[in-house]
Amino acid sequence: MDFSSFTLLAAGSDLGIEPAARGDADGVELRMDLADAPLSQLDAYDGDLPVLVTNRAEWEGGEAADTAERLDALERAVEHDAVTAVDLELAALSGAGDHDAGRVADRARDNGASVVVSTHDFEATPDRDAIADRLEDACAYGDVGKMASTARSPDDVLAMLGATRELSAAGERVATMCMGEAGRHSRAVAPLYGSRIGYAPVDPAEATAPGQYDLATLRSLVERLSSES
Ligand SMILES: O=C1C[C@@](O)(C(=O)O)C[C@@H](O)[C@@H]1O
Repeated sequence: MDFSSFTLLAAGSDLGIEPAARGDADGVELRMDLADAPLSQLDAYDGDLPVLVTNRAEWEGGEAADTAERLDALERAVEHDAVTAVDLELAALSGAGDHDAGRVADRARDNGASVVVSTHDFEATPDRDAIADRLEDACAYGDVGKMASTARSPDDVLAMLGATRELSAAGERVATMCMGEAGRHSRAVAPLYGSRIGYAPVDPAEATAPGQYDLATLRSLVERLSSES
């Protein structure tokens, strides 16, 4: 996955959903922090879709303790042929975490995998300029800069879409979305403004973030809106 165009990922903790995802997804996000035996899942994986691996730290809204072992697991994961991208938190790359994730980025690149650098705000959405600055910072550390914020109003979504358009028009590869009910529609609209990655569960009961559409619905929405633009 090089994210040269919009890439829709079936997000979840079980690679067993891959056959059901093939019709609508371009890849799978394996949330290792939510999964049972994620490395064993990768060892056994014989699916068609490429995999992005994420091992989300607790301080970024995930379930993984901020330990060297969290990063060790990601280094082992990117050595699998099916793994063509890895998600690393901006904070873990810029020295804010207890452990530097730079070694994972290096191992990913050695294995030909893309690096998605992510930052989240689970409380609010900054203003447009602050979002643009965060996205620029993330883009500097990897192949795609990603931001997911929490929208409380249409103005929050407008700020995210404006920053998305600004960075994309400047040639940066970004992925953006607004979490929560007020931000939900951003998941279908942001690709029109340059967002390169979408995340959606096959089963809506298995959502990995607030406000996600299920995979088939998001694919349908994005395709319909893109065909009309
Ligand atoms: O960072 C992201 C984006 C996300 O939080 C979302 O809002 O869809 C879902 C996560 O699984 C993924 O790692």
